[in-house]
Amino acid sequence: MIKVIISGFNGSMGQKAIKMVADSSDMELVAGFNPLVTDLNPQTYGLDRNVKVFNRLTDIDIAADIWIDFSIPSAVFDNTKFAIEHGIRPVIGTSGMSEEQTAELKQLADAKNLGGIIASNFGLSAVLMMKFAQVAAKYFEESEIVEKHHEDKLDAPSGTALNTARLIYEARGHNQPQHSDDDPMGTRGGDYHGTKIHALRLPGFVADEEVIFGGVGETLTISQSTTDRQSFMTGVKLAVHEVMKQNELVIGLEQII
Ligand SMILES: NC(=O)C1=CN([C@@H]2O[C@H](COP(=O)(O)OP(=O)(O)OC[C@H]3O[C@@H](n4cnc5c(N)ncnc54)[C@H](OP(=O)(O)O)[C@@H]3O)[C@@H](O)[C@H]2O)C=CC1
Ligand SMILES: O=C(O)C1=N[C@H](C(=O)O)C[C@H](O)C1
Repeated sequence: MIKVIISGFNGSMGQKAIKMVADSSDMELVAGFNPLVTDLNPQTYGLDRNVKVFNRLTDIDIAADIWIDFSIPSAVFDNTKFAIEHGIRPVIGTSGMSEEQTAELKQLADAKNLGGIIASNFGLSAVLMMKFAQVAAKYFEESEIVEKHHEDKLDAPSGTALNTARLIYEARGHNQPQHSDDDPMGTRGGDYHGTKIHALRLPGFVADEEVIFGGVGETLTISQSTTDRQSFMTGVKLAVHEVMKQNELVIGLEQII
């Protein structure tokens, strides 16, 4: 059995991950982690009585194979570092880490030959959108990203938008050319090596993204829409199985599917 700890276990994604583990014949939930809970009785959260609930990283003293993290941007680096240092393979969905933080975690995991993944998006439509954008970036010199999320999202831009911009930049190998930027109201959006990113936060959205490429006399739009968080679980399940076989930390589900 693959023993799993879920960080952020009582959040929206944490709850989906608990069900995914329960529905998997080869996985077992051994613990939930959230420093904001005060009640450590698993049954309060509808969990089996054998599942441990922790609210301090330093109290986690049980054997586990996988650390699934759907917590908050300000905590995910420390959580992941803890998991790696304790030989628990990280499957990280939480957004908001910097490239420097991701690189540091990769170095730590790789030095221990520990499998793991940090994936900005576990949804098939988003992963394919990123792959297609990588291809299009070689043919179109200019692109912009529009991401649309629910109003409770803590970070901007989304991890998916940032990863898309990074893949586009890597595919081109150089910064995107810039146009005149007289924009006192900041309406041109954020900037990643010249790719502009526009972030919408509105009720009604779960998670959508459009990548729009512009060329002479034509545009190409690659668009994906998430209507239910359940869509992320196929990718999370696949990632859990995959990292059990890997001996390094992978950045992006698009690297392994
Ligand atoms: N990679 C992917 O495919 C996806 C990634 N995400 C990302 O996952 C993250 C969580 O999203 P979502 O579930 O919607 O958010 P929620 O706010 O619903 O859940 C986050 C949970 O984390 C808990 N929490 C707070 N601090 C910590 C901490 N230090 N360690 C562990 N848990 C903590 C919160 O506690 P409390 O409830 O008490 O506040 C909450 O229960 C976000 O960063 C989001 O962007 C989301 C969807 C897909
Ligand atoms: O906060 C969310 O909801 C999501 N976060 C991830 C991100 O930042 O890209 C993945 C998806 O967009 C949903």
